[in-house]
Amino acid sequence: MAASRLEDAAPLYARAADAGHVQARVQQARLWLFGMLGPADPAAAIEELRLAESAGDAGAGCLLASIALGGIALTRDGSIDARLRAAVEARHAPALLAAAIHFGRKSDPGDQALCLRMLGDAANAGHATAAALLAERLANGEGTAADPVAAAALRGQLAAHGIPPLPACSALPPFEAPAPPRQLAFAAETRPMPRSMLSTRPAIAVIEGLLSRDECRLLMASAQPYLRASRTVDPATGRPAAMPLRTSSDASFDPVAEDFALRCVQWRIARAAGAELVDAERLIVLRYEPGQEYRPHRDYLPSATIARDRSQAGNRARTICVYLNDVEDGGETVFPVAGVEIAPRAGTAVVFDNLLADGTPDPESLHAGNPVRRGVKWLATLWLRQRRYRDF
Ligand SMILES: O=C(O)CCC(=O)C(=O)O
Ligand SMILES: [Fe+2]
Repeated sequence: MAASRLEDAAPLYARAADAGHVQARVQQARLWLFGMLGPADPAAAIEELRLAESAGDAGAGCLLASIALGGIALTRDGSIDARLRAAVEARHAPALLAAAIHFGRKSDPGDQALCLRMLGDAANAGHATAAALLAERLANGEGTAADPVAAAALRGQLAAHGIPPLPACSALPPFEAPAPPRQLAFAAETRPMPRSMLSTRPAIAVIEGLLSRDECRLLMASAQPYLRASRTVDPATGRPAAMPLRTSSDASFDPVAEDFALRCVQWRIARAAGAELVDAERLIVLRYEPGQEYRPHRDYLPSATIARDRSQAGNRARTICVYLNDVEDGGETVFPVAGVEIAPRAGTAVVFDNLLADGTPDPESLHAGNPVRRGVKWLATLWLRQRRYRDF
């Protein structure tokens, strides 16, 4: 696997799995699930994962829960909560993180206490992202009394591992799911969120408090190590290249590396845009430093690009951008034709249509990210295709 010789790895995993090696079973399932050996085969992967799960593998249970969030290969139902609960009981760090973020979105003091305890347990198990989220909560006194000494100690440990502190993020209190206190209820979060329409052509809406601070931080911390200079589709060649059009850095999330928490945030973002996770391209996290911008552009793709990348999914029907941090000055999202301007605010989302009702590109969807004047701007963008783009 490390040498990317997947064809050689696959039969060895298969033999190890047959001999009862649970981790090998999970690896084999991942090869099928993510289509690393040919077309993705979620059904075969699910069969292997179920065997690994009944052998007590918490990671397999979390992966099954991740698949169920998509609602395609497995039904999106209470099994998601049951699997996460089991993985939390097994002290599986990615499950602790996902559950912590889930409880952290609820204002009940019991939920907040659970959030902090689970972040602490995951951090103690060596989960750096959990430690980074916990440090921010302790520094700011979120859900607990501020503890600057403990926060500094955690930040010091993270810095020693090359993990920089996270930018300030004072998101609004998040829109809460109607779940009872201290109970996991992932799939219950499908209520439509209140939105303000700013324009009808193109349709532009703002959703305040979509993501919690923990969720914003999860996205920034997960993207940070993978940021690189942004590339944009060059209209001359139809291929991505570094262009003055877009001077930010960005990272896209490879589904292979996504844990339940990351997939759950993406699902919530897709749902807020009135779409499903399977319609979404990879989530992109962008970071703009002072002077960096995304000049006026449209998000829909030229037909040559669609033809190369899952043509059956069609074009980018809709875009949802979520601001992840507090920008000191600048970085507004602007729609010059519609005359709309939105100032970044952590946790808030902007949703807009790129196509007309008949599916043809709408040139009036022209938009830009203004240059950042002071501070840094972090943004998560999900491009939603007209039809299903992902396998599960
Ligand atoms: O930075 C912004 O506000 C706009 C980002 C954008 O247009 C995009 O990600 O497609
Ligand atoms: Fe855009």
